[in-house]
Amino acid sequence: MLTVPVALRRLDPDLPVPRQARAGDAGVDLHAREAVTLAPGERALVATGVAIALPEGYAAFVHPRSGLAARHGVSIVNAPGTVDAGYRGEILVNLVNTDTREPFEVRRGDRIAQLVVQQVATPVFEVVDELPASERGDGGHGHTGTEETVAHAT
Ligand SMILES: O=c1ccn([C@H]2C[C@H](O)[C@@H](COP(=O)(O)OP(=O)(O)OP(=O)(O)O)O2)c(=O)[nH]1
Repeated sequence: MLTVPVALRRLDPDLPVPRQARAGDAGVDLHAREAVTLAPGERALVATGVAIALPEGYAAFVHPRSGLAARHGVSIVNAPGTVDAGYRGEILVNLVNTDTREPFEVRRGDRIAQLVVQQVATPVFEVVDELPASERGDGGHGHTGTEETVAHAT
């Protein structure tokens, strides 16, 4: 198991320290510090009660929970949110209710997002006139199409 020590301040000692729901999960669950009701289509910045200090060379990413997305259409506006190593403020989650009919109730303590800690590289750009050739080249945005998958499946 790959681990990294991360200093964490509990801004609300009644909320649990974020942890994995199951051993081996990539993310640790972030809890809502306050209750909020999201009307259909509404968004809100929800506080999590934790602030962290990541080691240099790391970042943390605030990802949606797929269960909330599948069951309620609740996601994160800026998914994944980026928590920089130098950030010392409270981690906030920009939750959005994409459902067009049902409001979504967040209760204090609910698990609203997951935080994934990753090593990140700092790019050192070397400006060139031509990029090296590759098999894909400049094809993107659905360039390969979808029909091939169906043809192979039959
Ligand atoms: O989902 C998120 C995303 C960001 N942050 C915090 C940590 C991050 O380090 C800081 C700034 O985020 P970002 O760089 O994405 O925001 P920006 O709009 O570029 O603002 P800034 O000019 O402050 O960098 O806000 C969160 O708490 N939650």
